[in-house]
Amino acid sequence: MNFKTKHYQALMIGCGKMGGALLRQWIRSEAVHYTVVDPTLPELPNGVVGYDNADALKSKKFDIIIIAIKPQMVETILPDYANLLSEDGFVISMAAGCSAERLQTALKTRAIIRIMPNLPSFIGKGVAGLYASPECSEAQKAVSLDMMELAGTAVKVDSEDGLDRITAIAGSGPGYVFEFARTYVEAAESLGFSREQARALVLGTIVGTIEMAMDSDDDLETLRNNVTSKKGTTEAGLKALNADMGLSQKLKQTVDAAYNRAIELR
Ligand SMILES: NC(=O)C1=CN([C@@H]2O[C@H](COP(=O)(O)OP(=O)(O)OC[C@H]3O[C@@H](n4cnc5c(N)ncnc54)[C@H](O)[C@@H]3O)[C@@H](O)[C@H]2O)C=CC1
Ligand SMILES: O=C(O)[C@@H]1CCC=N1
Repeated sequence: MNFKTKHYQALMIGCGKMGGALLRQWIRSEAVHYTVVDPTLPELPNGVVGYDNADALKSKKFDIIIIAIKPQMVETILPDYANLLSEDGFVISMAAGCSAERLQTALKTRAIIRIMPNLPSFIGKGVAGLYASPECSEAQKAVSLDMMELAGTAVKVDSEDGLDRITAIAGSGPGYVFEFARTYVEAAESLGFSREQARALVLGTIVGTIEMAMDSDDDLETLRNNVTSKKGTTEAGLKALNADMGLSQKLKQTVDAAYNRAIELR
């Protein structure tokens, strides 16, 4: 009972940046039909019906309820939706940190899939984690994995803690990378390039470098060494970048802080 054998009715609660990015890819499969509730009535892909509240849905039942609101809103918003889940239905939540137990209490159901997507899902290049509570059926796990693979790649984890660790690396990761790119562009501007030139130079360099690494069997240290001539410019730049272990310490602090925040949100 996966994409190939059943049609599903799904209700997405909240459809902002992350929910919207996933929906854009998920609608590429006709196996799931999507309805959205979001008070801001965001623009939705063709074929998706949107409501600004759940009043019109009171007599409906859904096979999947997708949680795309903030983790802090779970207890106030979700209890109103508990009756909309069909008897053999399940929940997919992207709310960072928010434990399956909190969702089980709010929606009065045991079958919870927690996902941790990231924003490049918008272009089908997401990296996601997926955790299923023990009460989920094989079919529910298979459908959720199919959905995540429509938006990129997915890694299954067997604990919620594992998902919180993926949050610190991949869920929040695009934020770190955008910030790295932003400050790199600032540095390029300080060497005299216009904002537009600096952006093209930096993003082009990042994309080319990452695509080369993805295509290569060499480890990252070897690839880095291929750029770095003895007593050359890259060596001088890297010495400054790594001075006092600054970069590795900062990155360790970054992922630890994000992981600790996920723990606080449980
Ligand atoms: N933005 C990201 O990169 C990622 C976000 N997430 C998770 O996705 C969830 C959503 O985050 P974003 O999309 O970034 O936030 P967002 O603020 O863009 O989206 C939240 C949406 O919930 C809607 N909403 C508010 N009250 C509502 C209600 N009563 N009923 C229905 N909808 C309501 C808002 O109008 C908004 O469109 C969060 O739980 C976050 O942890 C997970 C991974 C990555
Ligand atoms: O910042 C957040 O809490 C969410 C989860 C991962 C990315 N954005």
